[in-house]
Amino acid sequence: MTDARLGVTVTHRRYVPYSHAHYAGNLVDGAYALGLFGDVATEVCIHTDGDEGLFAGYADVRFHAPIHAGDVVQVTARVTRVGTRSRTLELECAVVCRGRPDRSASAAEVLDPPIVAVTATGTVVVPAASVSREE
Ligand SMILES: C[C@H](N)CC(=O)SCCNC(=O)CCNC(=O)[C@H](O)C(C)(C)COP(=O)(O)OP(=O)(O)OC[C@H]1O[C@@H](n2cnc3c(N)ncnc32)[C@H](O)[C@@H]1OP(=O)(O)O
Repeated sequence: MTDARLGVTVTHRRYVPYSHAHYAGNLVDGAYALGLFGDVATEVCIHTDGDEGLFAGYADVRFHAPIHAGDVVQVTARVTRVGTRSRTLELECAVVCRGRPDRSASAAEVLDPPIVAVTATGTVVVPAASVSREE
């Protein structure tokens, strides 16, 4: 029987504030996406186990494209493996909207398709007392 927690998917959207710009061209640092992965993974753990869980590690982090201040990003986590207390997640951060300062200071557009900026595989661990078992 397939574990019902497999495939659980959570998506967050977030406007990237200019206060997070860190490098030339208003780029944000790579750790910004990892912070967003922590938040979306936390909601996954709440759905699967009724606990915020703890991030144990990343097997793979890839920065495919920069994230800029003024972007709107969509962050997705999907459960791909369920261990005893660990859950493996496929994580993606994609830019769905971006500013167009070449048009005007506040101009922006929807990106179709979105730009996949960061992907990762991560493992979260839930406490033994919270582990939800399949009926
Ligand atoms: C998602 C969060 N809400 C948001 C965060 O980002 S939390 C901030 C960053 N994370 C932390 O501060 C966590 C610090 N680390 C810990 O507290 C512990 O190391 C841990 C709780 C993550 C694991 O410790 P422990 O419970 O002693 O682990 P074990 O009993 O050895 O193993 C339990 C299961 O976890 C698997 N596992 C452990 N470490 C790793 C790892 N580095 N990478 C992948 N998997 C790991 C281990 O294999 C066990 O799996 P199963 O229960 O057999 O499925």
